[in-house]
Amino acid sequence: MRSYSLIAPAKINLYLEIIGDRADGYHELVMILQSIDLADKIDLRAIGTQSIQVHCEDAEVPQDDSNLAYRAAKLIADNFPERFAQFGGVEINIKKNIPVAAGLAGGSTDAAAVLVGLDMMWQLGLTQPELQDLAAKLGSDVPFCLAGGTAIATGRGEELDPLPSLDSLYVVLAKYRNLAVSTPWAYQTYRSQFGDTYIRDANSLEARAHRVHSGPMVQAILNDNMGEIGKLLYNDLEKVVLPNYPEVLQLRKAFERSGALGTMMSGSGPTVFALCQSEGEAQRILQEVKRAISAPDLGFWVSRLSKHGIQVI
Ligand SMILES: C[C@@](CO)(OP(=O)(O)O)[C@H](O)COP(=O)(O)OP(=O)(O)OC[C@H]1O[C@@H](n2ccc(N)nc2=O)[C@H](O)[C@@H]1O
Ligand SMILES: Nc1ncnc2c1ncn2[C@@H]1O[C@H](COP(=O)(O)OP(=O)(O)O)[C@@H](O)[C@H]1O
Repeated sequence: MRSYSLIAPAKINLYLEIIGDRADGYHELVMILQSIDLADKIDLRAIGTQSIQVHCEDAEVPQDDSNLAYRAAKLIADNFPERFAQFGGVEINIKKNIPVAAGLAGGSTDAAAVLVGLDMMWQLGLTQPELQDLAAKLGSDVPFCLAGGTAIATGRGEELDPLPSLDSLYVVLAKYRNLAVSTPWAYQTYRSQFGDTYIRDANSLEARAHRVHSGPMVQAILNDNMGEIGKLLYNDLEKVVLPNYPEVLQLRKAFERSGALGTMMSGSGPTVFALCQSEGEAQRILQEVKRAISAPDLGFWVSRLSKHGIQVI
C-alpha cells in the first residue's frame, strides 16, 4: 500500500527511580511506564522523490531533520537503502494532540509509529526484537512507546517487562502551555545534586536491592489494588523540577487536595497528572483544580489508561 495511518499514544510514568549513572552518560533507571489514550495521528504517504518530508501544523514541532519522526524514517532508510531506492520517499504528516515537551513522550511515540509504518510500507518484515533494537537507537522511551500498555522499564528505559493492564483507570493531565522542562537539564541537575548517592555498579547487589523499591508498586498492580497504586506513585525527577518551577509545585499541591487516587509529575515534566477511578471522578477533579488555579495558559486533558502501543488504523 502507498499510505498508512497510525495511532501513537502518549505515556505517563507511574514510577521513576534513578539508581545511578552509566558508562554511556545516561542514567540507570527503574520505571513503571503506562500508555494513555491521548494520542497523535501519523499519516505516511509514499512520494515519488527520494526524500523524507515531515509536516505538522503545530508550530512547536520541528519540521526538519531534528524531528524524531524524521529521524526514525532516516534510520530505516539508512539500514535498508535498497528498499528506500525501490519504494521511493515518504511524507510524514503528524496530527499533534499530545502536548509538546511535556514529559509524555510525544516525539518518541511519533518515532515509534514511523518505524511500524515504514516496516509495512517498505515490506521489511522486521521482527518485534528488530523493531525494538531500532527504537532504542532513537531514544530511551521509544521501545516502550512501540510496545505500550503497562511495563517495568529498566536500563536507560529500553529494557521492558510487561505488567497487567490498568485500562479501567483515568487520568487528568495538566500542563502550562508555555512551560517546557528540558530532559537533559533535569537529569544533569539531579546528578549534580544527588550524584553522591549514586550506585556505581548497576549489577551490584546494592543496585538490585534498589530495584526492589519498585516492588510494592508492582505488587499493587498485580493485585489490581487501585488505592495502593495511587499512594505509591513516585518520581525522583520531582526533586529537581518542583523546587525550580513553582507553578508546577502549585499544580501538584492543588491535585493533592483534590482527593484523586494519587498525583505525580510525569517524566521530566512539567505535566502533572492525577490518577482517578472513573471518568466522572476525573471530570470532577479537573473542575476543582481549574477553580483553584485560574491561569489562562493552563491546559487540561482527561484520558483513559490504555493497553495499546502503536496501532495501525
Ligand atoms: C524522563 C523520561 C522518563 O520516561 O521521559 P520524558 O520526560 O522525556 O518524557 C525519559 O527517561 C527520557 O527519555 P527520552 O526522552 O527518550 O530520552 P533520550 O532522548 O534517550 O535522552 C535525552 C537525555 O536525557 C538524559 N537521560 C535519558 C534517559 C536516561 N536513562 N538517562 C539520562 O540521563 C540524557 O541527558 C539524554 O541526553
Ligand atoms: N515528533 C515530535 N513531536 C514533538 N516534539 C518533537 C518531535 N520531534 C522532535 N521534537 C522535539 O523534542 C522535544 C521534546 O518533546 P516531546 O517528545 O514532546 O517531549 P518529552 O521528551 O518531554 O516527552 C521538543 O522540544 C521538540 O522540539
